[in-house]
Amino acid sequence: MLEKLVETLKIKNKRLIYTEGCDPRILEAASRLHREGLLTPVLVGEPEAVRAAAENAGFDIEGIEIVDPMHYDGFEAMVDKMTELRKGKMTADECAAALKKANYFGTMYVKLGLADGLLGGATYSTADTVRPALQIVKTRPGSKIVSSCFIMDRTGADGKPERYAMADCAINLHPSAEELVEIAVETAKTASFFGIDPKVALLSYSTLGSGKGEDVDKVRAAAALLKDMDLPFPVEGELQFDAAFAPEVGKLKAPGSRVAGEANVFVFPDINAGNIGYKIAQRLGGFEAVGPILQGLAANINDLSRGCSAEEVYKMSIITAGME
Ligand SMILES: CC(C)(COP(=O)(O)OP(=O)(O)OC[C@H]1O[C@@H](n2cnc3c(N)ncnc32)[C@H](O)[C@@H]1OP(=O)(O)O)[C@@H](O)C(=O)NCCC(=O)NCCS
Ligand SMILES: CC(=O)OP(=O)(O)O
Repeated sequence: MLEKLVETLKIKNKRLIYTEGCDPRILEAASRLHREGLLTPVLVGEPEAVRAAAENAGFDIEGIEIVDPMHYDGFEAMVDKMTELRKGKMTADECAAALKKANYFGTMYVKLGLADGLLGGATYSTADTVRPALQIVKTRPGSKIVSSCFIMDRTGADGKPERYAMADCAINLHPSAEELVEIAVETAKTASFFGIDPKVALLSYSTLGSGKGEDVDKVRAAAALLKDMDLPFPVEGELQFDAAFAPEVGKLKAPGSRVAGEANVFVFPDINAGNIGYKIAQRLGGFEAVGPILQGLAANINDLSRGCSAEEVYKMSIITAGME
C-alpha cells in the first residue's frame, strides 16, 4: 500500500511534527521512522518528559528533535503571525494561550514552513486536532470543505486482498448535497491514489427510491449532481449498503447499474453513519482502517483515531509526509 510513498520519502527527507510527543505509540513509530531514515520526526513536548516516556516504553529517540512550546525561541513571532492570521476572530492573548498547547503550536509550526506535515490525535480528539488546521491552514484552492476518508484493508476469506474507501467518517457532521458531491470526488481521488479503481456509491437507507425522507432526498440530489458532472469514474445513488456491495442484491435492487454490487468507494450520508460504519467494518469485519486521511486541506496534516496502534501511526506518518 505504501511502497510508492516510501520510495518518495527516502529521497525527500520530510519533517513531520507530532503533537503528542509522550505517547508510546507515537514514540514507537517515530523511533522506527527515524531509524529507517524515512523522515525526520519532530516531537512536541517537555524534553525531560518525552525522554522519560521513551525510556519507560523502551524506544530509542536519540537524535530526534523535541520542541517545547513553553520554551520556544520563536514563540512571540509565532503569536504575532497567528494573531495576524486570526484577525478579528482571536485576540493576541487568545493566540498566545492557544499556542502553549501542542495542537495549535504544531499547526503553526507547519504554517510557518518549519515542518512539512503534522500528525496528531493519538490522545487529542479529532475536533481538537483538526480545528487548528481549519482555522490556520484553511482549505486548499479549489476545495470548499475539508473532509476525510479511511482506506479499509483486509485479506478476504479467499486469501485475496480487499481494499475500499469510506467517507466522511470524521469531519463533516451533516454534509449538504453539494458537500456530499465534494466528499465523493475527493474520496475517489484518494481511493485512486491507493490503487482503487473507484466505483462510488452514495449510501442511504433507500435504494433508488425504495424509501422516502429528507435524508434520502439529499443523497439522491448529490448523486444526480455527480451524474451530471464529467467524471472519470461511475457513481450511483442512493444505494443501501447491500445493494452497493453484494452483487446479487445489486442486480435485484438496482438492475443495470454500473456501481451496484461492485462499489468500492462508500460515501455515507452523515458522520453518524460514517463513523459507526467504519468502526463496525474495523472491529467486526477485521479491516485495518488507515485514516482519517484529510482531504481538501492546504497542508499535510492528519488525524489519528485515539484507538490507533503504533503500526497505524507508522503508516499514517508515511501517508502524511508522502502525499502531495
Ligand atoms: C471539524 C470540527 C471540529 C469543526 O467544528 P468547529 O470548530 O465547531 O467549527 P466552527 O464552525 O467553529 O469553525 C471553525 C473554523 O473551521 C472552519 N471549518 C469548520 N468546518 C470546516 C470544514 N469541514 N471544512 C473547512 N473549514 C471548516 C470554519 O470555517 C471556521 O473557520 P474560521 O474560524 O476561520 O471562521 C467539527 O465539524 C467537528 O467536531 N467534527 C466532528 C469531529 C468528530 O468528533 N469526529 C468523530 C471522530 S473522528
Ligand atoms: C476517527 C475517530 O473516530 O477518531 P477517535 O476514535 O479518536 O474518536
